[in-house]
Amino acid sequence: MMKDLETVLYTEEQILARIRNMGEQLTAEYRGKFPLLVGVLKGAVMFMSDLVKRMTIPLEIDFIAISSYGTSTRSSGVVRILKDLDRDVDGRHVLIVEDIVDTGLTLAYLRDVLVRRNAASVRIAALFDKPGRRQVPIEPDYCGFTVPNAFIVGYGLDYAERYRNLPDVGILKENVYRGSDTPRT
Ligand SMILES: O=P(O)(O)OC[C@H]1O[C@H](OP(=O)(O)OP(=O)(O)O)[C@H](O)[C@@H]1O
Ligand code: HPA
Ligand SMILES: [Mg+2]
Repeated sequence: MMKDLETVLYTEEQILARIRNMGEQLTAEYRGKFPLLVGVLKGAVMFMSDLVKRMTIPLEIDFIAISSYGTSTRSSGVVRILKDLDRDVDGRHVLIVEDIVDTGLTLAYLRDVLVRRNAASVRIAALFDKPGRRQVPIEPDYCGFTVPNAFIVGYGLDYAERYRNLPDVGILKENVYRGSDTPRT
């Protein structure tokens, strides 16, 4: 798998070190609030798993799956819930846990849903932020790393469902997807 990477952007060690910092910060911010952490399937699974282990306060976790449709419909902002939360968010301090903010469409939609369900607060923790591709104005409240305008894989991030299990994160070589659909453009 590593041979399919153009460059490694962040090693597993660098990612885990950053997540440890984020966990400490979030522990301080959410102390006494019994937050509900909402992971967005499937990409956020690794981040969620490592982040909650670095938060030393009582909390709950839940997961939601959101459809991305094709690229053309996606740019129109059409998204929908495939698997909903198990927990009621009414009155809860919700922290959305995402692997990456790209166009921002997924998060803009999810944040609206949670606000409409009467969450006491809704904030976003994203491991990666790719501000160069934003289509709607939305920023993560807590961000691990800002990444360039390139397609990245590893540590939960996939191309055609592959590479999620790569421990490092890097830019995918163009020849891997040449001939098929350019990912997410
Ligand atoms: O900001 P956006 O342009 O909306 O893109 C970000 C979203 O896209 C990816 O999910 P994807 O739909 O590929 O599902 P996955 O997590 O199962 O890979 C990623 O995990 C984010 O959830
Ligand atoms: O760069 C990316 N890589 C993988 N999945 C993604 N979803 C949005 N952007 C990306
Ligand atoms: Mg994906």
